[in-house]
Amino acid sequence: MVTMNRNKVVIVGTGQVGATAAFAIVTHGLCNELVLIDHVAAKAAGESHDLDDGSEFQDRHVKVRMGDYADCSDADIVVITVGRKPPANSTRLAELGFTVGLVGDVVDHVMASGFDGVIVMVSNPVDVMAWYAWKRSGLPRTQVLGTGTALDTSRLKTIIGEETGLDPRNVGGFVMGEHGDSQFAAWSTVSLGGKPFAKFLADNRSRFASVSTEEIERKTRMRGNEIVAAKGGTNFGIASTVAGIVQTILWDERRIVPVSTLLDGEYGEHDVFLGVPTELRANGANEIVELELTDEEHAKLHHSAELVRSYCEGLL
Ligand SMILES: NC(=O)C1=CN([C@@H]2O[C@H](COP(=O)(O)OP(=O)(O)OC[C@H]3O[C@@H](n4cnc5c(N)ncnc54)[C@H](O)[C@@H]3O)[C@@H](O)[C@H]2O)C=CC1
Ligand SMILES: CC(=O)C(=O)O
Repeated sequence: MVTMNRNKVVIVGTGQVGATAAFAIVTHGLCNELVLIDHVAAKAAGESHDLDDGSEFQDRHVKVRMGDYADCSDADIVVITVGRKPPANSTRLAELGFTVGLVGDVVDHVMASGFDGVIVMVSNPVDVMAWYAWKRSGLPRTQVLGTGTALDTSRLKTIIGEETGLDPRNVGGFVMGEHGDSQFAAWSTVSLGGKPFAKFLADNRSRFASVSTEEIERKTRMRGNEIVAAKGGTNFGIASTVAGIVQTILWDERRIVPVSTLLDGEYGEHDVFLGVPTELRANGANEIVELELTDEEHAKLHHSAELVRSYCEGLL
C-alpha cells in the first residue's frame, strides 16, 4: 500500500502569535505544508519567506508559503490567531467586541472553501470565540476547539518547577475553566512525582516551607498579564501550546490536553466551551475526562461556565 502523508496546516493571522506558532510548527517539522494568511498580505508574505529561508538548518523541510482561503479546502487544521496584541491592564473577555467580527469573517471564509478539518481557535476571549466558531461553522463539536487552559496548565507546571527547583514535567494535573480570570487550579488533580501535591509538600515541609499553593495559583492566573505588561503581548508560550496541539492532532497521538471544548452534560454544564482535559485525536477533540473534582472546584468550574455563557449570549 502506498501511503501519502501530505498534511497541511493553515494559520490565519500572522501577528506575533501566528508568526511564532508558525516558527514552532516549522522547527518541530510537524507538517508538509504550512500556509499563512493575513489581511495584511505583505505581512503573511514576509513571514512565510523568512520562515522558509531557514530550510537548510531544519530537521525536516516544511514548505511555508503565503496563501488565501482556497488553501483551507484541503487543510487538516486551520489555526485562527486574528485579533490584536492584548492591551495592558485589560481582560481577555474585554477583547470580545474587537475580535468577534474578525473571527466571524474568518470562519465564513474558511467554511466557504469546503474546509472539513479541525479549527484550533487562539483568538481571545478564546472560550467564547471557540463556541462562536463552532456554532457559525456548523462543524461537528470534535472539529472546533480552543487552546483553552492548556497554556495555563503549562504555566502552573512551570511555576511549580520554579518554586520547588524541580523539572516542571514532573508535575501532573490541570488548570480548568475559562482561559481568563475565573480559571482555577484543580488542586485535587495536581501531583508531583506521582504524589498528590499537598502530600508532597507535607512530606517535604522543611525543604519547601515557603511554597504556597495560593501563591502558585495567583502567579499562574497573572502570568499572561505580567508578560503583556512587560513586553506588549505573549507569543512563545502560546506558540509551544499551539504546536503541541497541532502535533497531537496531526499525529493522532491521543494525548489528554485541557483544550476548550463543548461541554454537553459533562460536569453538569451545557452549551459552553471551557478548558477541560480532553482526548485529542486526528479528528480533533474527543472524550472529555470527567475528573472527581471537590465541591469547591466544581463551583469554580460552574462559575466559569456561567461567565463564558453570559458573553456568548446574543452573538449569533
Ligand atoms: N489563547 C491564548 O492562550 C492566547 C491568545 N492570544 C490572542 O491571540 C490574538 C492575536 O494576538 P497577537 O498575535 O499578539 O496580535 P497581533 O496584533 O500581533 O496580530 C494579529 C494579526 O491578525 C491579523 N488580522 C486581524 N484581522 C484579520 C482578519 N480579518 N483576517 C486576517 N488577519 C487578520 C493582523 O493583521 C495581525 O497580523 C489576540 O486575540 C490575543 O489575545 C494571545 C496569546 C495567548
Ligand atoms: C494573552 C493570553 O491570553 C495569554 O498569554 O494567556
